[in-house]
Amino acid sequence: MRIGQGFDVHAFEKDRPLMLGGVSIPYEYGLKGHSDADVLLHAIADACLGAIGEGDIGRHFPDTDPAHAGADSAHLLEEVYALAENKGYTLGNLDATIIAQKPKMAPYIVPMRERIAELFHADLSQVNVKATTSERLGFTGRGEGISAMAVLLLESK
Ligand SMILES: Nc1ccn([C@@H]2O[C@H](COP(=O)(O)O)[C@@H](O)[C@H]2O)c(=O)n1
Ligand SMILES: C[C@@]1(CO)OP(=O)(O)OP(=O)(O)OC[C@H]1O
Repeated sequence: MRIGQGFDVHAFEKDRPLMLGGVSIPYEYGLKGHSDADVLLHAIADACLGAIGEGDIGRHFPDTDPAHAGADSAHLLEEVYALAENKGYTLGNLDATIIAQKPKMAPYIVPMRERIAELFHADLSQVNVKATTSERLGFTGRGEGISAMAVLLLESK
């Protein structure tokens, strides 16, 4: 059994789609990044890489590589999980938290869980996603961006 944790932050930017957990969320801002900037999937990918002792997503998908420009983070996560599967692991469960003052995530939590479960070839019950504001404190509280954290457990197949 292996455990990993991940954390990521992206700033808001005008005229970008907001992608979170592989789901497109209607909002006046998207997140700035080299890829689609899906901060939740990045935190989950880092948790998975951490669990198998394989560094972080910046090492596997450098933001200096034009091949990853505008990348769909769902595909990056699929590649990361394939590494874990090739090492003989399968997802036990994962738990993630989105820290965002706005927008309201509640309507999108189940679609995010469904998409993440699909990427891990897992059951919905193995994936939990939560959201919290930071009570208007700090950069997330001022609405400057979104952060996400994730922890996951891998089990031997
Ligand atoms: N962007 C967000 C933030 C929070 N929620 C939901 O609201 C609940 C209360 O949040 P507090 O930060 O005030 O504790 C939280 O438990 C989430 O269910 C949300 O949907 N979207
Ligand atoms: C995903 C990658 C690669 O496109 O770029 P970003 O979208 O900027 O994301 P970040 O979490 O800053 O780092 C990982 C990157 O290398």
